[in-house]
Amino acid sequence: MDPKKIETEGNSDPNQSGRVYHLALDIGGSLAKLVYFTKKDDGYVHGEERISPQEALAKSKGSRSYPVVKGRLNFMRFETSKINDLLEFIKSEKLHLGGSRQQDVPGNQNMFIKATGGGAYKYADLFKERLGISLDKEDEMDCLVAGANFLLKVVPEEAFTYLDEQKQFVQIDHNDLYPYLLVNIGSGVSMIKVEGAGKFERVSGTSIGGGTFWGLGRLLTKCKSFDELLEMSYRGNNRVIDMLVGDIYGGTDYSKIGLASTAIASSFGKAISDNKKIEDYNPEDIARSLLRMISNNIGQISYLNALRFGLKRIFFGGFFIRSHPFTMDTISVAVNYWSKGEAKAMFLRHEGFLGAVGAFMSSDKHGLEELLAPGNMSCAVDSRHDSVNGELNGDESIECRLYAS
Ligand SMILES: Nc1ncnc2c1ncn2[C@@H]1O[C@H](COP(=O)(O)OP(=O)(O)O)[C@@H](O)[C@H]1O
Ligand SMILES: CC(C)(COP(=O)(O)O)[C@@H](O)C(=O)NCCC(=O)O
Repeated sequence: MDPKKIETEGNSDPNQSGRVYHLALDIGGSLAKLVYFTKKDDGYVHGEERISPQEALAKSKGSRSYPVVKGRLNFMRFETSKINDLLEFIKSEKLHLGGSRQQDVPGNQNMFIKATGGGAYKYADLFKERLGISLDKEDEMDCLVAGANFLLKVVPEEAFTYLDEQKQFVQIDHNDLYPYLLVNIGSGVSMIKVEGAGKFERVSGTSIGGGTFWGLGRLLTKCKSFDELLEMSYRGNNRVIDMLVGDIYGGTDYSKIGLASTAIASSFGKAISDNKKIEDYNPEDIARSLLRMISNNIGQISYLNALRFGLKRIFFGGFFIRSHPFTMDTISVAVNYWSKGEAKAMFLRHEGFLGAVGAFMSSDKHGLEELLAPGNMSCAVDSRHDSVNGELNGDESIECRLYAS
C-alpha cells in the first residue's frame, strides 16, 4: 500500500516546530495502524488577543471557551507485511521526533512511543535499530476497549447502525454507554464484554475472521490485493455458489422452521457439483460468498455471546468491516434475526483504529493526559475525508480542541 502523504495544517513537514505532538501504533497480524496528534496552534486567540497555552489553561478551568490546545488526531494504516514502508514513512515525516517521549528516568535518553498489538513485540528490535526508539508496549485488549470507549464518548457520530441499506448514526449517551459487547474483527476476532472504563472481560473469539477472508479470498480468487478482493465482493452474486433453501426445496420456503427459499442453507454448497472446477466460477461470486459466510458466522457467534451476558448492544470494530455495506448488512441481519430484534449491531466510524487510539490514550507522559480525558476533549470529524460511503480511506483526521477540566 502506498503511504499517503500526511495532510497537515498548511505545511509539508508535520513535525515542524513540534507539530507532531504524540504518536502511537497498533501493529496487528494484517495491518499496522498509526494515530498521531498534530498541534494546529497553542493557546487561544481570543478576539485579537493571543494568549499562551498556560494562560489558556488557567482561563479555561471550568469553562469551554478557551481550548488549551487545538489540533488534529490523524489516522494512517499500512500492511504489516510491508513494515519497512511504515518505518520509512515515520522516518521521512519525522513523526517519531515529535511523537516520541523521553522515559521518565533521570539520565536515560531512551525515547519511546506507545504501541500495542502482536507487532509491538515482533518488531520492537526493528524500531530500535531503524528509528532509535523503543516500543512501550500496552496490552491489546486494554487498548481496544480504551480506544472504543474514548471514540464513543468524544467523537460525534462515531457509532451507526446499518440495515436494509440504511445508515443511521446513533447518539451515545455517555451515562448509558455500558455494558456492551465489543467485537473486534481483525485478522482474528475478539469478543469483549465491556462494563466500564477499564472494566472488561474477553469472553470469546474466533479464528475465522478478517485474515480468513483475505487468506481464503486470495487463494480462491487469485486477487493481487485486499482492495481488489473487496472490489470483487461488491460485484459478485453469492447465490451462484451458495446452496439456498429453495435449491433444496424446489424453490419453496421451509416455512415450518421459518426459512425462506432465498435463505442460505449451505455456504459454497453449490460447488459440490463435480462437473465444475474453480475456474468455472466467477472470482467475484466466490468473494461475495466468502464475505457472506464469514460475516454471518461472526454475527451469529456475537449474538450468542451477547445473549450469554444479557447485552443488548454489540459494537463491531476492526478493519475487516471497511464500512462495506454487504458486510454490515449481513452482520446486522444475523444479529437481528437470531436475537429476534432484541440485540442491535452497531458499527464504528474509526473501526480499525480502536487499538491505536487506546495506545495513544495510555500515554502518561505526553503532557496531554488530563486534557485527553473524554470530558476534556471535543472533536469534530473532518468530513473532508469521508468517502462516499463513509469509509475511512486510511488518512482521515479529526479536528480536536483540548480543554482543561
Ligand atoms: N487494505 C487492507 N489490507 C489488508 N487487509 C485489510 C485491508 N483493509 C481491510 N483489511 C481487512 O482487515 C483485516 C485486518 O484488520 P485489523 O483490524 O487491522 O486487524 P489486525 O490488527 O489483525 O491487523 C485484514 O485481515 C483484512 O481482512
Ligand atoms: C490473537 C488476536 C487477539 C490478535 O489480534 P489481531 O491482530 O487479529 O487484531 C486475534 O487474532 C484473535 O483474537 N484471534 C482469535 C483467537 C480465538 O480463537 O479466540
